[in-house]
Amino acid sequence: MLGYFGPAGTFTHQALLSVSTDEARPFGTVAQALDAVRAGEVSAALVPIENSVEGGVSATLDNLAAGDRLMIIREVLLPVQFGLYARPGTSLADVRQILTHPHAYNQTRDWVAANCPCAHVTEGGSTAAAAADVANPGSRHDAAICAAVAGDLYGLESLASGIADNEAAVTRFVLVARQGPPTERTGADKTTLVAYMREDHPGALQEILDQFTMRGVNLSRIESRPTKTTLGNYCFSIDAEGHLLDSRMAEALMGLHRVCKKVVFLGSYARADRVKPRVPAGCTDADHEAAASWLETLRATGKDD
Ligand SMILES: O=C(O)C(=O)C[C@]1(C(=O)O)C=C[C@@H](O)C=C1
Repeated sequence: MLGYFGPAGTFTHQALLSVSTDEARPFGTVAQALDAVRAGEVSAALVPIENSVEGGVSATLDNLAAGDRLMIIREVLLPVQFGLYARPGTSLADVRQILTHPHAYNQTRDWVAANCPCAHVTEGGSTAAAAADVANPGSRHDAAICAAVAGDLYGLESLASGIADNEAAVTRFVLVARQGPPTERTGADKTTLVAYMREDHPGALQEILDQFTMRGVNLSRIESRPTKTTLGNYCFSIDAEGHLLDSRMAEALMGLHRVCKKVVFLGSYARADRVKPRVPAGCTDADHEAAASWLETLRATGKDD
């Protein structure tokens, strides 16, 4: 059975339903969903990892980097639309206390400031947990910022729809399983990893970036995250275009292994948008094979042609 960051009605749940209609188990936090995978309670879990407006989802990035090793096997993209939902009978003017997920609030701040200037916003849980809380007549919250699906599911009424400050927002979710051989290479893949510097020194990040640049590997996300050891100590969470089975990616990873203290491999998996990377001349698998056979001949015969 699959798990997901729940409860029912989260964006994560909708993303899961877009790829699987099998029965799935909700977990109240990202950490609980990922721990259930580690414990073997579910075969894999879907969690949010990145939003086009808010950037990386720290709860997911940090758990994957530091917790017992797991592997991303698939990604799912979902456009996210928010509405303001309240118990039936509530009007917009009544709304004083709003509950939602921090990422959801960060994507609707301008609308809230313009339309509910007197409301206090509490951040926590998930958008669907906020809707479930508001549905309870004893709740101290008047309204939730959530998806229409969650508003309907928990019997709330829409006070406003389409309230996102950026209408084109998309969230990226990843399906995470226990460690195993990498998923099949499709030619339009992504690899996620975390690189820990050997020690802090000028150009340390440049050395990490060079491993990708030299091999013609494009990055689609890089962010520094605290290692949570001492102040000022960071690691780099990276999404790179390509698969572990691509020669250029394999060489970049070997290069990272040489210059880094630790490289955490979090999976190579098919891109949800199926966009193939543009591989520069000299960086294809065929180029690598030709170079390897040239070297073999050179070593065996001393001939360089
Ligand atoms: O709370 C939810 O519904 C989630 O699935 C989490 C989450 C997130 O972590 O970014 C997903 C999409 C939205 O951007 C807001 C919240």
